[in-house]
Amino acid sequence: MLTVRAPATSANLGSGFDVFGVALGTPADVVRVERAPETTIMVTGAGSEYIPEDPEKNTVGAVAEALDAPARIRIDKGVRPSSGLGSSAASAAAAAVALNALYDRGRSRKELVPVAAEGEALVSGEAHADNVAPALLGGFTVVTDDGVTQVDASVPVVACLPDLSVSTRDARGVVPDSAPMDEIVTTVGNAATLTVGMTRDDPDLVGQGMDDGIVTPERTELIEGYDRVRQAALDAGATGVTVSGAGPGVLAVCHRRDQRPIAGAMVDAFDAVGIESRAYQTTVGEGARLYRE
Ligand SMILES: Nc1ncnc2c1ncn2[C@@H]1O[C@H](COP(=O)(O)OP(=O)(O)O)[C@@H](O)[C@H]1O
Ligand SMILES: N[C@@H](CCOP(=O)(O)O)C(=O)O
Repeated sequence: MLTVRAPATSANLGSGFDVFGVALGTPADVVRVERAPETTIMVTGAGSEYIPEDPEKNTVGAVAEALDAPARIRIDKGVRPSSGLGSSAASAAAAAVALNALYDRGRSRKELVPVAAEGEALVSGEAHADNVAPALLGGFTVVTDDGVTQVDASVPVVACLPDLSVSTRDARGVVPDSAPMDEIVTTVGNAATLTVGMTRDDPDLVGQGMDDGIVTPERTELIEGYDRVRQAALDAGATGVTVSGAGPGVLAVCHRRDQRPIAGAMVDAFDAVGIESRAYQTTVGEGARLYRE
């Protein structure tokens, strides 16, 4: 049996829609695989009641199919689905690493990115790879049509997950078809600033580069209390705040010393609008890890 832990991820980071992603230290999914004549899936853990065990409908089933690697697969969910924290991607990335090893397929982590993205196509309609790339490679990743660029990073963050559900498929439906040139120029500048910040592990530069006036404003409408939570995090010292992935998770970047007050402020702000939430105080961290038993 092989076991893989794959982390939650936060995609977009505001200015890098469908391009940027980071691996988070916590939470994570754990996937166990054993060879079998045909694929079966069992799901336990956070939000497992909302996750299909049918291989045709689960992201790990798509990965097993893509690698021609039938297996008995057990998923222990640490990352709740429809969270904006790359829940579907965490399972897919873990399964890709586990099944690649189980069947000696010899694919590199980068070669597994399009394989794991097959799972994302299954649930959101598009094989966007901005969650599976950091889940596989760790750190900060830049996904383009030409491939993936990765840098290790360890920027402190708070990821606050409200007790709301926003499906990535629905949140992709509000993305505008086009944008004014001045907004595009501003966003490119911010994305460049953020990238430099990641290479320097500089929370001030990363936070400064997170603003996006094109996609994020449309999505914040889907997250009750977002403006209040964002302001509370900024007041508590966050250097930047944005929607995590497609939401409803909210990501704050910060200095380590400010993590605890920011986490408290975000939870209190959701609470003020009657929504329970949980805040993960973590850092940008490593990608999927394989354990042989
Ligand atoms: N292994 C899996 N883990 C999580 N969600 C899955 C999995 N397989 C299929 N799904 C489905 O994918 C959807 C969640 O994915 P998505 O909307 O992208 O949320 P997230 O932002 O958390 O990844 C849910 O409808 C869920 O049932
Ligand atoms: N780029 C995608 C990322 C979706 O991330 P998720 O964690 O919400 O699945 C998008 O913004 O649609």
